[in-house]
Amino acid sequence: MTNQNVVVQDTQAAINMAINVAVSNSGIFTTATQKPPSAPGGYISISQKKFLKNIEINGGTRINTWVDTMRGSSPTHIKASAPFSDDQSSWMNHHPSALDMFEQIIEASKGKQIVMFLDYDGTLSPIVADPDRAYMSDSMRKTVKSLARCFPTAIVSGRCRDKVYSFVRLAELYYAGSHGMDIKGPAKGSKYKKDNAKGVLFQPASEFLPMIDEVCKQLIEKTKSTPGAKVEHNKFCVSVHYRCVEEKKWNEVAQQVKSVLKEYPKLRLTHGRKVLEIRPTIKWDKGKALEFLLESLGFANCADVFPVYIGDDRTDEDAFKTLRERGQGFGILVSKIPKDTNASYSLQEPTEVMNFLQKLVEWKRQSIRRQATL
Ligand SMILES: O=P(O)(O)OC[C@H]1O[C@H](O[C@H]2O[C@H](CO)[C@@H](O)[C@H](O)[C@H]2O)[C@H](O)[C@@H](O)[C@@H]1O
Repeated sequence: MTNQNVVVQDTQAAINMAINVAVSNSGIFTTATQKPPSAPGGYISISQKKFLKNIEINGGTRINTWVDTMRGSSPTHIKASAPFSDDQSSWMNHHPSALDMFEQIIEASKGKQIVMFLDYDGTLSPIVADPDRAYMSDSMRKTVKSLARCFPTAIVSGRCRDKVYSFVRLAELYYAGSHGMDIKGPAKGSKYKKDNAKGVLFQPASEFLPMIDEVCKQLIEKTKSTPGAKVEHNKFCVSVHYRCVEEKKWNEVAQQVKSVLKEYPKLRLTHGRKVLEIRPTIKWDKGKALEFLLESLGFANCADVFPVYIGDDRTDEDAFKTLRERGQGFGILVSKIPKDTNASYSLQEPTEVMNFLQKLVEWKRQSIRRQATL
């Protein structure tokens, strides 16, 4: 990122932060999203409050309620016409580009087994208006395939596992769908798994299936009068998309979701990129899924493992936080703008993610060649 005028194409990072602040002010919804704790090791995080003080959306509208926040986001582009503020430059200093820091990252992983965790939407595929058409490019698929030959690799997504598999179509990967509540290993077993046991399957929220089905039907019914609203059944959770809803109707969507959720105290709401996500209140998230996957790969109590998690969403913060708490590996946030995060590094968009993954593959291939000539 250079110190010049930028056009922020998707402002959801800012919006998510604003929503989290505004939700607690408005009392409309309760949210399970918490501010990450102060991170160890010289990590500096810009507080949401401080960041919001400095951000101006649509020419300076101060955000007071979460619906204002939704409205305050331009459905198209938001221009940040001023040069980077001190906070923005400081953010880049503390979350530098993973591409620029590639050598340092490799140095830190020396002698350890790298394990890759990849979010899907906004990380492997660009954000698009229709969630059913969020395809990943062939070149990204090829890159992820090569990556999985070099390192154990898992896709961790808010989507239903079958759906994310239908986009990625690589049988050799681990998949954790429904925000980690539906985990499955490669059908043929994994070459990385120490005992190579087949058929890892873990579904900690299975008792919620009937409730989720019921809520999903109600949400479809409630929101059908709102043009553009879309309900997506993600098996153990439900997404209510408002990306294609006129801003003046976002409050309507909020009220519809609220009216359904109030009857279900065992479900909670979290916020994604122009999406309201309803999920069970169980203590399970992408961070827990990461730990579960490390354990099933045989790295539970290993000091010589180096997990790398790449994601763009608030829900990915649980995994970034887990890595900080374990003091192993690191998180990479995919974002064009500063965001309160527990990730250590940043990448701006899926094409940069692909470049980073390609560099990792190339480095691994070279180190194998070097070892072979010794
Ligand atoms: O954990 P992820 O893999 O990032 O999934 C999170 C949600 O991603 C999808 O929605 C987002 O991407 C859509 C396609 O680009 C976009 O239209 C939507 O506005 C975004 O919120 C997915 O549809 C959701 O179900 C996932 O929960």
